[in-house]
Amino acid sequence: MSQTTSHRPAPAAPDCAIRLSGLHRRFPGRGGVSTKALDGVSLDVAAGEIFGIVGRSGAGKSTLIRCVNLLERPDSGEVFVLGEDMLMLGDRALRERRRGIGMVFQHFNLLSSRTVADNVAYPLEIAGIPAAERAPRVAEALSLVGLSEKAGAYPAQLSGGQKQRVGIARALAPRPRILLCDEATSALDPETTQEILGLIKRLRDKLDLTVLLITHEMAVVKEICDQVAVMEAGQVVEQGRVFEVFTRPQHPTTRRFIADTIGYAVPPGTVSRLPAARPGEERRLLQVLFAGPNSTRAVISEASRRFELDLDIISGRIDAIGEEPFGLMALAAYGATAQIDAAIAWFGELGLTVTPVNEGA
Ligand SMILES: Nc1ncnc2c1ncn2[C@@H]1O[C@H](COP(=O)(O)OP(=O)(O)OP(=O)(O)O)[C@@H](O)[C@H]1O
Repeated sequence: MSQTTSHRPAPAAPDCAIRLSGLHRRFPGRGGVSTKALDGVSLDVAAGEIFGIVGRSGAGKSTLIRCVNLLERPDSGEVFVLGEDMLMLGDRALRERRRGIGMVFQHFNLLSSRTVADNVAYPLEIAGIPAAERAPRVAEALSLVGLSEKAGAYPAQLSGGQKQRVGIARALAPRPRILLCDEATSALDPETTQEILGLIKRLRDKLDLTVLLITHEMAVVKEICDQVAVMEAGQVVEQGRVFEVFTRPQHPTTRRFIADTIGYAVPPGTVSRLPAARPGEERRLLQVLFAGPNSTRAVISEASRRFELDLDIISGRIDAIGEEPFGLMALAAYGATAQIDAAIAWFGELGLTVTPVNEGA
């Protein structure tokens, strides 16, 4: 590289559909104090992957997803989509590239005065595609979401799930390679949420889409994502393969999200029925997350022997993320405080995740 060439990072690898690096975005706030919506966010989304970004309200998720198609421009950082530096594009080229990036919204954003078919045709009209070409594209998109028979209906005549199907069909009509989903299921009931998530997954498989979705629900991530990034205060605090993040969460925020999702609560009334600790000993309630090769029973009996503890199993269940099973168990540990601490450390060495349970829970 010559001395005079300004430094630009290497473009994304061919299998990387979206590369965001070092994104910063501030918004002016009240009293001259600005908000750091994005504070140095970097992530790579591989082609064909469903990548979830999870975080509480205000974490910066919407700002981040809107940076992918530059509806929001970062103050600094790099945005590569399908190997192309989005920030280097002129207005016309950017409008063109945006057609390859479909977007699905929480509140569907349908035009109430247009029929379902005309809503789906809308982005094609904007793109200047002639009417004769639009009709088959609309039919194709509606068929993909299973709503062909509703082509002539108006949004007010549809259920929430059907409205979101129209929203998805509209996003698919320009035949994008990337789909951005902004809380796409947050306005839907649990059953319809499952239906829409299943649809998104099938569409990814069928159309070889790359999907970037944002959500405040870890259950959505557990259901369909391959990878996840956890955001807090404008930063990614943890990211990785969904199974890894669920079974070996590192950051306290991730642990809280997971606890809310897979239910760390001990069954009601259980604690009051447990025997008290003997004098000089402690009773501690623990949640243990098992994944991988270590068998639950062998680990618990071994820990009991090694650390001279009584370990009572008070609840347990098996769950799965994708095809991979994991076990979640609540234990009451009785013994000397130092021995309980040592057992927890040993569980950790075996790759199990141990979380203390609040006795009042
Ligand atoms: N246009 C804006 N003007 C001023 N502040 C903004 C703007 N957009 C976002 N913010 C602020 O930036 C921070 C991140 O907002 P953002 O909407 O990206 O978070 P989020 O994780 O998507 O939250 P939510 O789920 O509530 O939408 C928040 O503090 C928000 O108030």
